[in-house]
Amino acid sequence: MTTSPALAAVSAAPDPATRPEIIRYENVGKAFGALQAVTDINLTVHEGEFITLVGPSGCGKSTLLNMAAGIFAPTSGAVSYRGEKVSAFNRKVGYMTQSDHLLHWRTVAGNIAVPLEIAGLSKKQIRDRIEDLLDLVGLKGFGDNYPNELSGGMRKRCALARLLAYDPETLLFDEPFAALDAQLRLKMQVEVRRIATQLKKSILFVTHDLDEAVALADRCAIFTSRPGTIREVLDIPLPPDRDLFHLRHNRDYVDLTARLWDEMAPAISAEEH
Ligand SMILES: Nc1ncnc2c1ncn2[C@@H]1O[C@H](COP(=O)(O)OP(=O)(O)OP(=O)(O)O)[C@@H](O)[C@H]1O
Repeated sequence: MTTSPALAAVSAAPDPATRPEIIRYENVGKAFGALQAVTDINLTVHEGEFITLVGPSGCGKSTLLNMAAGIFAPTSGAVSYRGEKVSAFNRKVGYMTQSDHLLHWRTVAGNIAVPLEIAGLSKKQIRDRIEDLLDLVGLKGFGDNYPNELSGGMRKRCALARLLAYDPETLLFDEPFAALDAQLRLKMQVEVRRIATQLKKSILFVTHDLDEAVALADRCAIFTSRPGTIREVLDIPLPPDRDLFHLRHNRDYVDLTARLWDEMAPAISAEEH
């Protein structure tokens, strides 16, 4: 019997749950004054795992990322990183949001250099690292351009290169591609999965796009509305080397997105806007 390449890839992929833990949320709650943002969150991210977070607006998805980054602490429960309580500004994680925050007075290379300069690398080390990063994100030859000379997708690639510059082992993405058109978004999704797999990053990725949530993930955590808690974690048994351009023909993908839409429909229709 011959095994299809896709099935071979699935069976060859080690079960993420057997890999070491990176981030653990244990009975986590976070209140901002009288407002209970999240409650009773339990979730473990393993090495090399790609987890997407979906849920109604304001249910606390970004709050979860912020606690992993050490931007603020939980008000109950515990957030740990490789077994240690997350302290202020967790330097093991890199954070990318919808806004790319590129410095308009610096070139692409100059923007990517920022974390490397802060880390105190020599000029030669910085130059070499920038060349590697430009290559990695598909921006070779654009190092001397300024952000206002770049397309939306190129700006995202530049922000991604800067994010990867100091080699954080975990990447936190908060709706990074929400403002891109559908085709560009697909291209960036392909890049993120390729880079995550190539560099073996662990990823927490917040999105409102349910198709994206399935296409990218190994697991998808579904939140309730505020105070947000994780209602269900959906396993996404698509191959690690999945072809995002052709997922629409994949039966598992179609079934999983339909299921996610069904799960989310009541919460989405109840939203005020
Ligand atoms: N620093 C803060 N100070 C006060 N309230 C906050 C703070 N951060 C978040 N909140 C509140 O906590 C709740 C959860 O916010 P959060 O941004 O985590 O939700 P979200 O699920 O990411 O929302 P969205 O999908 O709309 O981006 C919201 O009501 C928000 O107003």
